[in-house]
Amino acid sequence: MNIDSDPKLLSPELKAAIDAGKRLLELLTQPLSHEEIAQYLESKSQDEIALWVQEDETGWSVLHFAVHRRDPELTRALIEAGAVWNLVDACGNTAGDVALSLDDEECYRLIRDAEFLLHLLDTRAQDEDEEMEEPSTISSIQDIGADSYSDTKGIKRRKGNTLVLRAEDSTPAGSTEAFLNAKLTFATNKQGQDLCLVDSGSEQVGVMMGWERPIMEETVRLLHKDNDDTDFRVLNCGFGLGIIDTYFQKWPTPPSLHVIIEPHPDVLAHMRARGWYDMANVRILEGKWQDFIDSDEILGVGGFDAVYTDVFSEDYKQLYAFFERVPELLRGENSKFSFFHGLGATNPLFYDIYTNLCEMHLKELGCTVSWTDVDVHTAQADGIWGETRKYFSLPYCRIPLVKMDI
Ligand SMILES: C[S@@+](CC[C@H](N)C(=O)[O-])C[C@H]1O[C@@H](n2cnc3c(N)ncnc32)[C@H](O)[C@@H]1O
Repeated sequence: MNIDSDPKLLSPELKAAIDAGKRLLELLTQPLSHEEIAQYLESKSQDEIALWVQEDETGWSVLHFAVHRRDPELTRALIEAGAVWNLVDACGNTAGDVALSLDDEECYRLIRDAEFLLHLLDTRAQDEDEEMEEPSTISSIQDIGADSYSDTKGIKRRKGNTLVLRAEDSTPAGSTEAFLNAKLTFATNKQGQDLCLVDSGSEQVGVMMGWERPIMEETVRLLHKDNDDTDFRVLNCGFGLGIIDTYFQKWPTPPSLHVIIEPHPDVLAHMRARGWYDMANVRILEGKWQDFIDSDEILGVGGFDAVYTDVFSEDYKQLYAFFERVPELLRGENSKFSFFHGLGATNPLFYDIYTNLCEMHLKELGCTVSWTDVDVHTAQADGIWGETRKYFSLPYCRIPLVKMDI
């Protein structure tokens, strides 16, 4: 992170704190004992040491080094002092990833649990205004709140000294407005796989890819579980390539009502061309889910047996807003909700934290969540998706199955 080039950040106090952070990095590269390192850390107050500095070449932060030293005590001390957990090194790995690669469960859990709780509290305290971001590019550094608290492991965290690194994304991949104004291309590649791509500056980004087919197929199977399928009502938000909608339609007993909410004009044109507007019991609502979720078209149905959402360019805040509506959308005790879990899917630690966050929030809303892993490694390994698979680099995808606790 090149903070030296940002004059706003370079007050004398901050410069001194950065120097102290760099000194700690240096000490961590030397064969010093835990006590010697801890002594230096303890000699500084939280305002006097910047624990988010990174080594120029490797990109390692103090937390990376502590984990690499296999020193859970130091890892804990750094977390308590406000070290930033989601800094990625030059190879794209967080300190949590280093712990995973060393099979160091203790350090991994320390980082994961502490940060999970921090984000849970932040989400509640600030109406989800500040949230976890994958720091591919760091555009702003903010203080978040002032309270201190102890987490489940008894780690004391001072929120006032914790930095949230937030990536702004105004491209079609991160902004609904930009996405809805961008042109989409539907294509079939050489391997016969369907693609839906969006123009984003000089490149094309995958909106929906054929490799997600096994995820959609398994999701439909799970959503049908324990349901007698007679009079099966489905709500799906986001048509994309229509993969999941096709699986719903191909089920031995097709839905008695199949509502699809879709806002993008190019997708709607594609749906029209493929005959979706003429299918029996299919109702297409042209707009965003936010436009219809309170409408009679949705609430007047009297509840759905299956609700699914997989919309492009929305973040966790918007997904959480959808979670809040789930209880009123489901019809009864066998009704189920699911969503495409691609949150933090470029990194196992991010993915794990988002999984926990979703589960905790859904529990608060009176729901039980179970997870089913689908192997997407093969689809990745043969390389047929090339660069379009960038947004999901994990070898597995977790499918959530959500039921109301009735
Ligand atoms: C990843 S695709 C969905 C793929 C689909 N699950 C399938 O099986 O093919 C995302 C879709 O969500 C739509 N979308 C984006 N924002 C939306 C919103 N706010 N409400 C509903 N749909 C939205 C996009 O236009 C796109 O068609």
